[in-house]
Amino acid sequence: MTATFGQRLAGAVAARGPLCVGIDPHAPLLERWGLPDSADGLARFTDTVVDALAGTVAVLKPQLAFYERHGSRGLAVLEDAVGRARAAGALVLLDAKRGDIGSTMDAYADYLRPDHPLAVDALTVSPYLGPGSLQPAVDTARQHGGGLFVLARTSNPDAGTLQHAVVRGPGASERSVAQVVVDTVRGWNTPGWVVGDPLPDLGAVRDQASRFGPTTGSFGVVVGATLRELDVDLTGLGGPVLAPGLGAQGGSPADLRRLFGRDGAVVPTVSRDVLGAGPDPAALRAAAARWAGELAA
Ligand SMILES: O=C(O)c1cc(=O)[nH]c(=O)n1[C@@H]1O[C@H](COP(=O)(O)O)[C@@H](O)[C@H]1O
Repeated sequence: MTATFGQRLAGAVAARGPLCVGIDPHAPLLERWGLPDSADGLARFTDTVVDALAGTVAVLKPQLAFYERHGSRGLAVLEDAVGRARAAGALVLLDAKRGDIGSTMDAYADYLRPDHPLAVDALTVSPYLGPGSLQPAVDTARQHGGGLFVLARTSNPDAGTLQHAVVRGPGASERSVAQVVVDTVRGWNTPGWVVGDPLPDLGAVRDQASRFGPTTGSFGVVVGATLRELDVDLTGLGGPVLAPGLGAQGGSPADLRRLFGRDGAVVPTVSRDVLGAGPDPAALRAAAARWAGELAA
């Protein structure tokens, strides 16, 4: 049995540190690199980033939107890059933010199958259709050793408008939408739990040194580094937290420490603030190393 995504992530973080670099080839960024906003420009940008960083960072996170906007030639660029990034030892998290009814979700989850042309280690998913709609992706991830990161408290300024909405549960219990997402992911990291079951008991976890519990689960949440305060309870999550919003969106390593302390498997992710250092590969590596150093400080 191949290692699970959670185990591979823990290994990569131990060897390379926790930094994830997002590959977001915005048109203005291509222009700043002296490249055309075309599939050829996209290929040169992506190849440069992968060649510079796939041998050193734990996770690369290509943003699918920037490849889809170039049609089939854009997807061909990404297919090639994903294969080379994984061969160089980086885990690839495809930022697709997919979410749909179960039968369609099953098809999106195919990105986690090894025979998919764009096979990746993990996928970002949106829980807006209800946590149960994501179950096919959970099943595929379990079957093939893949991972999921579910949007819980995103980094954009008005995210709380929906994510803070209160959901009434059995009895008089109330939880925010974001907390329902976190609790569902906690359940997925607990063997045998399915949506609809009572939540796993937290009694034992609360006594452990790490608030998040064991962190080698394959199911994670997205919580932005831009939050004013951590307004979801991550106790016993049992999996990783992807923390976007650093650099260009205003978040800093100090914000990460303020929000998450040193607990758990937090994977900070940076796109523009690293990519803006290109196209010189040495400058890209230096920008990633600077973030890695600041995160470790
Ligand atoms: O899932 C994500 O990665 C994500 C979630 C979130 O809450 N906020 C967020 O910015 N992201 C993604 O992270 C990247 C952020 O890019 P930078 O702001 O340039 O570092 C983009 O690809 C976003 O789509």
